[in-house]
Amino acid sequence: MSLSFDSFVLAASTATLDAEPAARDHADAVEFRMDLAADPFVELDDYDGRLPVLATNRASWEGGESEADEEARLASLERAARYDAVAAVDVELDALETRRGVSAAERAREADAAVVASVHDFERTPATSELRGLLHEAASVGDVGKVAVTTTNRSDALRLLEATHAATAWGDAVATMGMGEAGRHTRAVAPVYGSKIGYAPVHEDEATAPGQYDLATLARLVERLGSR
Ligand SMILES: O=C1C[C@@](O)(C(=O)O)C[C@@H](O)[C@@H]1O
Repeated sequence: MSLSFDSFVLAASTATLDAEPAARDHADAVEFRMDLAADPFVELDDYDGRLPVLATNRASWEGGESEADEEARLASLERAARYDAVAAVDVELDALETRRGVSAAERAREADAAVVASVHDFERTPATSELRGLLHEAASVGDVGKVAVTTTNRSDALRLLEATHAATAWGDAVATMGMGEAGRHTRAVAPVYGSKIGYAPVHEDEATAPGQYDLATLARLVERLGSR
């Protein structure tokens, strides 16, 4: 299966691929959080869903739950990329600055999976210049550069939207989202400014990041705002 980031992709974030049937009506893809799954490869072996899979195996040093060493963690991502259903993998920008990370991305691409290069800041929204730099760096090494930051006030949210707009105008494919209550609306609004991916759990109590809307709500908001 394949996934194009030419237009907005709504990904249902989930710890289990069993969520796919419930996500089908609203999502374009399933973000499978392998780091949250008990046995991700058993799930991938059994997967017969319709939605393409974006595989994420988030490292603990980037806010995820994978405690595996980098070799094993990235090898798992490469293995996931070889499944036909896996259309994209998420690789942290910090990992892409290592030789092992670069080769994981190369192998994923050889297996026809796109690469989402990601950055997370669980404390703050960086200054505009830093945000723009991160977006450009991530978009340069990934098919999409994703930056998720913690927004604690409206100015943070505005800075994030402004940086999204500037990166998109510059020609970079980026995805952004403000984590937390103050930036919650950016999940619906950032696509208006060019953000290429949105993440939402099928049920709000299964959120994979602070401030996510449930899938049906985000789908409705994004559609109403004309991004989908
Ligand atoms: O990187 C992201 C974005 C995210 O953190 C969010 O804020 O929606 C949710 C994660 O599951 C995903 O891997």
